[in-house]
Amino acid sequence: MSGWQRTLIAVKPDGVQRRLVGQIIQRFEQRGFKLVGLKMVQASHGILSEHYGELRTKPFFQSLLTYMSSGPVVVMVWEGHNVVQASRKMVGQTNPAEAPAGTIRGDFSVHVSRNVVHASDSQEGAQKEIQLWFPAKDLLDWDCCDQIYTIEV
Ligand SMILES: Nc1ncnc2c1ncn2[C@@H]1O[C@H](COP(=O)(O)OP(=O)(O)OP(=O)(O)O)[C@@H](O)[C@H]1O
Ligand SMILES: Nc1nc2c(ncn2[C@H]2C[C@H](O)[C@@H](COP(=O)(O)OP(=O)(O)O)O2)c(=O)[nH]1
Ligand SMILES: [Mg+2]
Repeated sequence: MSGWQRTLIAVKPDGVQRRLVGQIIQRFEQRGFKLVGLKMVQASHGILSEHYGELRTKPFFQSLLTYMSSGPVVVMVWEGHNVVQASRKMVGQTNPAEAPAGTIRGDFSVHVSRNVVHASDSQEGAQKEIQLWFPAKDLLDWDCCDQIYTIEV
């Protein structure tokens, strides 16, 4: 199916502490995407260094790892048509000050260092991140009964 994709979404420790997990999942469900993997983890600096490898020279890298390992994160894989680009739009800009109202960051956060949620930024990135966080056996390939009403098959 053309445009069929998977992406990694994570509710960061601030989102979990602020009990936003349900509202964030609801947004992806109501948009028409399918949840194929879900877990709550206390992330180690090891996995986070790999996840944020491209940012390792940034001045905020250590504080990013400290924040991301400060409490549980809820990591998910969502599947559907164009889900990588669509979820970036739903999440909004990295800096919540620039994220429009209606986006997750624009509705729930004010500061770049506590921006509530992660979303893969490309299909290649999504593939790497999904492999990093989930063994293949933990992703379920299931038929969603309303699929013919969300895309043309
Ligand atoms: N200037 C900053 N100060 C503090 N934290 C930052 C800053 N820039 C980025 N971060 C943190 O690092 C994360 C990764 O930055 P990146 O540029 O990948 O943003 P993003 O792709 O929007 O976020 P994510 O990768 O978490 O989805 C940001 O989500 C944010 O938590
Ligand atoms: N403290 C701090 N954190 C930052 C800054 N820029 C980015 N970050 C954090 C928040 C981002 O969500 C996270 C990942 O950066 P990213 O992958 O470039 O952005 P994004 O993919 O999260 O939108 O790093 C920053 O300038 N300061
Ligand atoms: Mg990023």
